[in-house]
Amino acid sequence: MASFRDILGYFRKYIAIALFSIAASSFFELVDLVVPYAIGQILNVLSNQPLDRSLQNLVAQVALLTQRPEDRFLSLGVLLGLIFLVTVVRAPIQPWLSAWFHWDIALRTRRDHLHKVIAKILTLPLSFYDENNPGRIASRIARGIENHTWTYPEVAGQFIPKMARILGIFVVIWVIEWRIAIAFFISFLLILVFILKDLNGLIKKEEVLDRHMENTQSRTSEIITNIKTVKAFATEAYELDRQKQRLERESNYVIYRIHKGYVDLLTWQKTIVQLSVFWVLLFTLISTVQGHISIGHFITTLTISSMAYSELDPISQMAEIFARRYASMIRLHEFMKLPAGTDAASLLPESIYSNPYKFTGKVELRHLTFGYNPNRPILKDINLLIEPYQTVALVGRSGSGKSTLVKLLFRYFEPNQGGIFIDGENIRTLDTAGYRRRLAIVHQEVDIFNGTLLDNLTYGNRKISFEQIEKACRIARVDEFIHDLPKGYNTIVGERGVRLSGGQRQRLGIARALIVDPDVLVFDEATSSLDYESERSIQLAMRSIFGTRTTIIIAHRLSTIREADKIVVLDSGRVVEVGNHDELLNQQGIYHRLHSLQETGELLD
Ligand SMILES: Nc1ncnc2c1ncn2[C@@H]1O[C@H](COP(=O)(O)OP(=O)(O)OP(=O)(O)O)[C@@H](O)[C@H]1O
Repeated sequence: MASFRDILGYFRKYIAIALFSIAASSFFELVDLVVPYAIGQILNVLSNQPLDRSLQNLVAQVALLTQRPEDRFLSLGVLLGLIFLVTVVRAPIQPWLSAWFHWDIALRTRRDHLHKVIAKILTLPLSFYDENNPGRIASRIARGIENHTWTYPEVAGQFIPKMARILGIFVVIWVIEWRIAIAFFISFLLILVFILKDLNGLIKKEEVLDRHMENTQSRTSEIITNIKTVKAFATEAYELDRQKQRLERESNYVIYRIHKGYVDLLTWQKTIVQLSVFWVLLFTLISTVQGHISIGHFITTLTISSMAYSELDPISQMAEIFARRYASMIRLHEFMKLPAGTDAASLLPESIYSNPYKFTGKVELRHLTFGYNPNRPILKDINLLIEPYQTVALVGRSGSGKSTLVKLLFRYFEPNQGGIFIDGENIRTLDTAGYRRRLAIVHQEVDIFNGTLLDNLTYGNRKISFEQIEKACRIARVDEFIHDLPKGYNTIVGERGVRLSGGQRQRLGIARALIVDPDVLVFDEATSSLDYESERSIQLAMRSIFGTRTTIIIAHRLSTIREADKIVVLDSGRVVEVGNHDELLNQQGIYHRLHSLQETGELLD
């Protein structure tokens, strides 16, 4: 379980400047106490009572320096000078020594923290993203970061300095009359213990609320992502009702469990504070009547003790706000502590790869066994040799493990037994990022980033020449539609730009993969969602790639893979047939059945 220390850890880098600025803020809070003290002393001067000894010394020094008589006017002048110094002179200095640094540290830490969050997003295993949707993750990050940023200036710039002021007040009262100081101290201790005890319970409730809110936001994000399905199935009313119930539950929890808790706390706090003020007034009055303290000290004690009690409201409000935020900060910290996936690539800049890998493209699977749950293997003892430049197709029923095999090839998951070897080397022993740079994949759904077509094409390789880009576009038949785009290569595509059709996206995906010039190229069901014409165009593009590098194709449509050198049929996670198209047809096995089904639409027994 993460703790408060973990949250503090994010500020460790700025510890020196943080201590300095907190000390400065605390100093200014203490300096404020000079004003009520000086006013008390002015009262003493006006009522012909003596000044405190230290002040008498100060006045004597000033009289000596200025060659003036030590009278009431000089005393008043010194006291006014003191007030001027701690109010007017300090005013322009204070913000630069406190507020400036508190926000500077908060904003720098925010930047560092976000940097780490992005690194974490990039290195978490794929399984995390299978289990948590983007809305849930984004909500957790946004709330955590926001609360982290806002909390620091409040704690460093207000909470701690105000506590220092209260301590200062205690010392001043102690100097004036220790009995009053003890009464003051007891009342304060009572209030603080009371606040802290209640807040502890509230923090736990805030954590539950945080989870509720995350669930609601996660569903909202799902609605946005799946809006077409929601509309098509006319489930708008259902979704609205479901979210309404969630919001209802959330707000009931906030109102009756949390908000009520804070109001209860406030009620008690206000009552105890007023009792304490009265208690100190009583003590001070008794001390004055008995002649233990002067009128000036009576005024000073009352003023500064009510200053202390008036600080209790902002302090408890800050403690309350902190409690509200604490849960989300802790949850962000727990996110930061999630272990990186075994598939995490190095985040070192590309420029350090002075010696990039280069493979012939010979891929070998040896006794490969894997299950997302190790007790339920999806791939079982797979042995397969793919020679350099060969084109190998993976076919099999849905769920037979084709995509899983490709995920292992890309090292998104580690095999439970056996391994994958490239040019004889186990891919586990290679640098993940360096290895992946030698592979490329064209998914069924090609991701488009918001930016120009050129940006999207060169996503995997920014250093390529324009001639090579054009060549890749010719092979992938991107050139067939590029002239229809308003600004050719510079057309903005994606979220805020021109929408590309399914076939166009596929061709962009192929060109993007070719631009990387991979040693192994994978097509993951690249044509299964396309119309006949687009499919033809992509098949032609793929055909011109066959033989130029090792190519692995996962295909449901068998027409795509007739020309593959090797067709591997998977069934329930095992390789059941291997051969080329003609050989497999002659075997009259699963491939033959699948082929007949696609050719005639009838299933042969
Ligand atoms: N991230 C995952 N976590 C747990 N199980 C998974 C995960 N991805 C896939 N599976 C399971 O693994 C099995 C094989 O899935 P896989 O996607 O590899 O099959 P496939 O042959 O590619 O299927 P299709 O042709 O339908 O895409 C399926 O039973 C599936 O439910």
